Amino acid sequence: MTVSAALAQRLTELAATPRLLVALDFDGTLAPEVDDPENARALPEARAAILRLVARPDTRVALVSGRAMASLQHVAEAPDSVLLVGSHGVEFRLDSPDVTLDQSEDERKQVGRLGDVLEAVAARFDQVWVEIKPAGFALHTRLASDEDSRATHEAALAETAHIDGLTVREGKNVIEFSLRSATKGDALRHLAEFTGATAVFYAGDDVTDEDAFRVLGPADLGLKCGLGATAAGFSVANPGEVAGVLADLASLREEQAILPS
Ligand SMILES: O=P(O)(O)OC[C@H]1O[C@H](O[C@H]2O[C@H](CO)[C@@H](O)[C@H](O)[C@H]2O)[C@H](O)[C@@H](O)[C@@H]1O
Repeated sequence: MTVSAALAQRLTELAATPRLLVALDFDGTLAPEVDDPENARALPEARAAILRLVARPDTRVALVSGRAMASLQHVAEAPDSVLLVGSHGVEFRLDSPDVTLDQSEDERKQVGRLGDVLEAVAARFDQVWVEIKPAGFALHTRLASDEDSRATHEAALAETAHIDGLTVREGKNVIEFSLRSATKGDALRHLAEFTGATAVFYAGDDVTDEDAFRVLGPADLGLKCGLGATAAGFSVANPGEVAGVLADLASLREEQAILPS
């Protein structure tokens, strides 16, 4: 794939960093959008590039998703060496099969009550359904009419307005309600510290990915997938182009092994 000269230059610099972290959003970035979230899969080209990157020394790959960890593990089909972050930074799988999520009995009860409210909202509209996450819920409206989608958002916001400490995130054909306020930016900071990364590549397509772009430093590279204002330094049009950039980055990282030191 041909990328701009500026992006090619930054990829070359990034590939030369001692310890590289490649952190990637899943839906809409690696995987094209589909109607049933459980059917989403990364493009084969993106998957191939990820496998080449994880095979390099001092190179870590992480998936940073809004999905619940169980769902991310199912659709990502990633090797164990890939670090996983689910629920927008609430759940982590870091070099251990254990998924970290400290949850009190009180929070579990609150989550249950929130679910009851959102299930009641969803039941009022056609083609609106609730996805369950450990600390919250996503109300999906992808197949609903524009009118029902708007009404769903309004009703869900009104019915949950009395609940303290709720974080609301709007995404693509989805509105999410969580009892945790962690962001992908928090998650990316944690991943950078965990891996000891000297530079970070982050790619994402949605509003929640902007939190991650905003914590990147001068040595890092942010890649927005799709149109729209962004804090990322570079943009490409679609997941196919993201896969192309990842393949370029993998090639440049592989070349590092044969360069004289
Ligand atoms: O942070 P991400 O990995 O991008 O996850 C964001 C949400 O992705 C999923 O929903 C979105 O993708 C679905 C599959 O393409 C699509 O049907 C839906 O309309 C999109 O909103 C997932 O279901 C959510 O839980 C994630 O938060």
